[in-house]
Amino acid sequence: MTPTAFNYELPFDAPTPTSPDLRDPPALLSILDAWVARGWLRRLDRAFAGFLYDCEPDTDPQVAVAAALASHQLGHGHVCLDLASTLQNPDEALSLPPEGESALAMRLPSDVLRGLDLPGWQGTLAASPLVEVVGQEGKAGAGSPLVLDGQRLYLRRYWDFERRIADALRRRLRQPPFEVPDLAEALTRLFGPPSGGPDWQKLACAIAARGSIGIVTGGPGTGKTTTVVRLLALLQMSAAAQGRPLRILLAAPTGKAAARLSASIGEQAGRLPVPDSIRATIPTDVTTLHRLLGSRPDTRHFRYHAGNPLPIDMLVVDEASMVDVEMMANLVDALPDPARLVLLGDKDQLASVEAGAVLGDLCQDAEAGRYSEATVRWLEAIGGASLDGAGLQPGDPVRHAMAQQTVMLRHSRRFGADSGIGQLAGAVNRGDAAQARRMLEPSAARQEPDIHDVFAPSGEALDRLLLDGHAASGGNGPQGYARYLDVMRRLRPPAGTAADDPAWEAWARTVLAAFDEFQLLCALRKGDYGVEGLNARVARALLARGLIAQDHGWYEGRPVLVTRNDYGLGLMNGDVGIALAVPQGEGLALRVAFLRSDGVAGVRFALPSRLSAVETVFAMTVHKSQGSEFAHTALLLPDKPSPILTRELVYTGITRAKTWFTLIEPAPGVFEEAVARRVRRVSGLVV
Ligand SMILES: Nc1ncnc2c1ncn2[C@@H]1O[C@H](COP(=O)(O)OP(=O)(O)OP(=O)(O)O)[C@@H](O)[C@H]1O
Repeated sequence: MTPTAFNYELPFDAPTPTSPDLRDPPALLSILDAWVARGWLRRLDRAFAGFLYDCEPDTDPQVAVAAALASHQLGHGHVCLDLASTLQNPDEALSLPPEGESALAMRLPSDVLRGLDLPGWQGTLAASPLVEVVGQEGKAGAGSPLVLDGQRLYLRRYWDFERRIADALRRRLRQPPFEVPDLAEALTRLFGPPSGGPDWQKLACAIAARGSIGIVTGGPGTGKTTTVVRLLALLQMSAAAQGRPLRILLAAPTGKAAARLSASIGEQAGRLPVPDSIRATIPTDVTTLHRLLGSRPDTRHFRYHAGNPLPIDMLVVDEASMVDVEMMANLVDALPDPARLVLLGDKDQLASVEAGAVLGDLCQDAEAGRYSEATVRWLEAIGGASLDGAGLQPGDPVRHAMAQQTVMLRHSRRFGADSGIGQLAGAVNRGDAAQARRMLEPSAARQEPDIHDVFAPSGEALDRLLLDGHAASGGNGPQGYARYLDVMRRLRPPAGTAADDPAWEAWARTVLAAFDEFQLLCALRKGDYGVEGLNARVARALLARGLIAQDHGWYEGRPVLVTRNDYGLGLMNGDVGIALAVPQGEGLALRVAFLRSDGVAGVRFALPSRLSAVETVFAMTVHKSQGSEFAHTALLLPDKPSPILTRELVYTGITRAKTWFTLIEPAPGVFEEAVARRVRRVSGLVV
């Protein structure tokens, strides 16, 4: 971030909140204003501190600073402010640029908080009528805007979200297990007889069948969907025997993820060794979480909630790592207590765009297992295989309550042992940058490499890569963006094809599918290596090659990403569409084709002028790509390290690739730094 022009600077010896002259609210607020002007703090955070002064003019500046920083943490995905780590590294609580500005004559949090210790800060917060202290009976402050829980300071709403999730999940964990008659036999029918070591898919299915909460986590292609399809079959067989099939709903956070799960479940259900009557009761329609809960325009409230729960017996949520703390709280509220909840997702992926890392928090023991003796005995009996030698750590049914209902799938079926993508993703996930680097080097052993590393490409070479991929001309290797435009041109229905001819929809589908053959991912939004610069670059290169008619505004072939839910048009944040010329009246007109994401197969055509929140999507941030997969995925790193660039981001980028992955490295060392940096989102969610 470059410093913005700024004409208000405090003298370096400006007062600190502990000094008496900062007891005057304007003095502290002007420091916050200075941080806002630098882009270190959001306006919203400053406004929150101002609001507290409006409520309580005598507010201690230590409380006001803490409130502004707690609000600011939400923008970084943290659910709360950890006071102790803020005191250790006060300046990290702001969005400071990576280097440089701290030497300027500016008051930083480190100056403002100087001399303060944790008990002192907690004490001041606890004394404020604006702060409720968890566990302190009789203190005024119920309903107050801030909540102090030990050393974590929350904005009330977020404390409330965490508490609602924890309470609901604890309630679920306390419920007596469901009785599934002949469970072991049914599992054997669906997964085959025991064959030596533990079959984690079978065990995941068993655990999810017995409890009213089950979590199945695993990397890409480890069989999460396969497991859940068999779970649905198992439960429906048992329900059919009792004469009433279960009402099951499937949901995912984005339309794209919903469409992918729907296709995968449909395909897998077709292969299940069950009678057709059971197959017919397995749902394949997958809705988005917003639709499931019944979002209403312009409000955060949903149609379904604790007072009007969803009329279902079971809910399966895929890509649960993308679900933020607010959505998860709404989800668990809307689920009736007797219904089962199954969460599927990859705990190692980037967390949700909004605050929270709910799946990561719930899966903190998944790697180690942490099964109690009773759980181990049950799993061994039901799975017919010993868990000795599985490398698990012992657990306690109370301290590791959620672990008893969690299974981590450990073997990727999509990426075999010799898959470069699988091994690269594994090395990155372990933080082993040296091994990851070895994987990126060309190897004679890999005849048809599935990973490529492009180092410091010239402008021309980069353009060629983005347009043509690594495919030999006309070949079927890893593609670039020229491919879908070629499909668009070649397969266009002939002139004169009637507007209502299904050929137009079929063509739009094919072009949309061809677009998924390649996606350029990046970490940043701004600059040459961010979404904005790269979008402009690709459009320029396509225009120069004559593949599009213009590189700005609306043109045929422009791919767009929806950035806000539009219920009127039935489009969800994350949906991708392509502008295509289709018949309108006597001629052709541009309409943007989207695959429907509401469980109905088909294409929806939207008028470009109706799309108020879309952006070109030749380049996409890794964050936005969660829940999607592309045959060839290229991840372009920036030329300098950035705090945004983390191990989770690189892992998520790599695992978007279905068949080929290309890493584009403009500068040395950035990849290694990214792999070394972990995201740790601050939260207090413990179940
Ligand atoms: N037990 C199994 N035996 C044989 N093939 C399997 C088994 N489990 C999964 N597969 C195959 O492995 C592939 C990946 O499985 P699946 O789609 O269930 O994984 P996933 O974890 O849901 O993947 P994603 O990361 O895409 O969500 C599929 O082709 C599936 O058919």
